[in-house]
Amino acid sequence: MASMDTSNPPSAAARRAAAIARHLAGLSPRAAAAPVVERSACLSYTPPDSAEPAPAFSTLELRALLDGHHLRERDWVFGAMEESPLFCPRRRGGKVFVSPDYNEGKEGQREATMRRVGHLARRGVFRGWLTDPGAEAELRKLALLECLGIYDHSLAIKIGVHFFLWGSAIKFLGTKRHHDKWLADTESYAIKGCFAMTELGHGSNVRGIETVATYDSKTREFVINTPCESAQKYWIGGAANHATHTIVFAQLHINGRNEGVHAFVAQIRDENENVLPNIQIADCGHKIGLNGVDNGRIWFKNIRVPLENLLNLVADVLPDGQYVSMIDNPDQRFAAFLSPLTLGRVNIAVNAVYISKVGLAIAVRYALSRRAFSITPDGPEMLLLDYPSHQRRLLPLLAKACLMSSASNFMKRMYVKRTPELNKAIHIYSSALKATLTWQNMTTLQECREACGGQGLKTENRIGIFKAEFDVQSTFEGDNNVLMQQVSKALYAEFLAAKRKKQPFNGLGLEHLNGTRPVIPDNLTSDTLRSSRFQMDLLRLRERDLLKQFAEEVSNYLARESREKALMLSYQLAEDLARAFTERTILQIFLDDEKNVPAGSLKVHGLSSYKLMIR
Ligand SMILES: Cc1cc2nc3c(=O)[nH]c(=O)nc-3n(C[C@H](O)[C@H](O)[C@H](O)COP(=O)(O)OP(=O)(O)OC[C@H]3O[C@@H](n4cnc5c(N)ncnc54)[C@H](O)[C@@H]3O)c2cc1C
Repeated sequence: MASMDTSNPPSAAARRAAAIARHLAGLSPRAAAAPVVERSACLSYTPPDSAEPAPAFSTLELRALLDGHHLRERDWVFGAMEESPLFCPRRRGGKVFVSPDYNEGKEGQREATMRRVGHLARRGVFRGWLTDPGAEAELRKLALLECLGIYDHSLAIKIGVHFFLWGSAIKFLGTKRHHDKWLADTESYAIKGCFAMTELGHGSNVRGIETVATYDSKTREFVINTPCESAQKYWIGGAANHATHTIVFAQLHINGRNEGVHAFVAQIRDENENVLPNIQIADCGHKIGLNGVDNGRIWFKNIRVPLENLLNLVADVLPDGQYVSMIDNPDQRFAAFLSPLTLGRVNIAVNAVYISKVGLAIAVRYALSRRAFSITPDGPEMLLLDYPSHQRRLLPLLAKACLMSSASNFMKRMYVKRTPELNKAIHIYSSALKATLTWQNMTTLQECREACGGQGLKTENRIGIFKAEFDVQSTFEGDNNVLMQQVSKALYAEFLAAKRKKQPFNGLGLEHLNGTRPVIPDNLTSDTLRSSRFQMDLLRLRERDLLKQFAEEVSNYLARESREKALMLSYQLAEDLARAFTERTILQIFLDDEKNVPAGSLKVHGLSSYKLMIR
């Protein structure tokens, strides 16, 4: 330590002047003695890709398995984003990182989203999305939207509302006249569509909506009206700023009779984006996330739309006011009107898994470079991922994300090959997987956020902002809890049908219920616990027991209550059963997928380790 000369101490002013001089020269008080802060291992950074040994399997093969399809198209759309300043690319270490600026205000984010949509449209990303026929075209569209969703949730939702809600309603609820008039213009963004189903007073309970469309046979028009405040359309994506057209869900009244919920097309803005007369629009305001989407509220003051604007595949009104439908049962007719939501659910489920993967990639990479504490005197501090506790926090989530990838690919393949016979299964699987995969995404993101410590809170590091951006996935296009109730109700119906017809279970993977109860061995060795057979048996056993208990409980209540009330009172078993069904389904799909992977390193070192990490 240098000794101090105290015989003639400098004045305070002299000390301050010396400090300022040192500061201006860029030197700290100790700088003369120790000129540089030493580089510390805990602050050094080497990208894990170069510091860690290469994996024992091909990551390209793993990517092909997890992405499942259209790898080249995915890379192409990533390229289309990286090349444009609209996507805020930053180049570092030979890589391009793209991410929106979430620090922008609500209006700035909305306009940025719309400009990005414009860029993608000009690049031809949406070509054929509604007009190309066949499963291949649908899978391509889904692949591209998945990539856009990895970039930004608002971008994917803005596009999803336009194509998957407005576009699917025109395509699947409309007939040739609607297709001819609107599909091509939707694909080119000549018009911008939105989807007005939810109202302030009714969200999950769509059947209770209060907007009315009254048929006027004299003018062959429908008069659409918002009769009360609770009937205002609420949360409508695209309505606040940009949409020119909307699908309006309303109760159809003909000659004083209510025929139930139907879908109509209405224009809400002109080509200069001015709101049309007798339509009132307000903004839903700032949200906790998804601020790049302009959600709005809409009131209709007796606007008139022509008879042709009824989407008439399911039911039609003849000019004289006669109501005709190919579906007699009102419940089934109502269910048919909700069909555009299915594609949205499939996409939400897939998107949730991708976001879990992004969160996990960030958290695992951080854990491979961040060091904290040393367990030996003077030894280097440990990498976070070398802590068994940290592995335990992240790796089972990684395994689950990979299993859920298989499930989401299965769902997509089933959806694009849909037939009328598959509709029930598609509804059940898409409801179950949408709920489970989006809940799992939130659990994963929270763990990833904490695993990154304070850095997880920085918007720039993405995970924290993802929590706010993707939280809404559990609510829109079917609230998760309500969807899971529908799953257990459907399983109950399968149970009753099998019993009544004295026929074995067939479909939904329930065939295991036809066999004997799986036996759990008394002596549980480590090998047994890790075997696929044992894990599958456990999940099947749980599902079997819960279905039986649920059916018994409902039947007990039915002795004195209505069917609706009996199901409502059995909510706890209903929730447990729906979860048990979904988790068994997810494992079963993964094991089936695994069988199809050719023998090799991916099977041995990649997939088998996922099964070991499940908990
Ligand atoms: C950002 C955002 C964007 C949206 N975009 C659109 C859009 O473009 N178009 C559109 O039409 N809608 C849109 N929505 C609306 C969305 O679909 C609804 O919010 C959703 O259907 C839930 O309705 P709700 O908000 O009224 O909740 P509610 O139905 O009131 O549910 C509230 C809670 O009650 C529970 N609950 C409800 N019913 C039951 C029951 N029977 N048993 C037990 N519990 C129950 C639910 O689980 C939930 O937790 C959007 C919503 C948001 C937040």
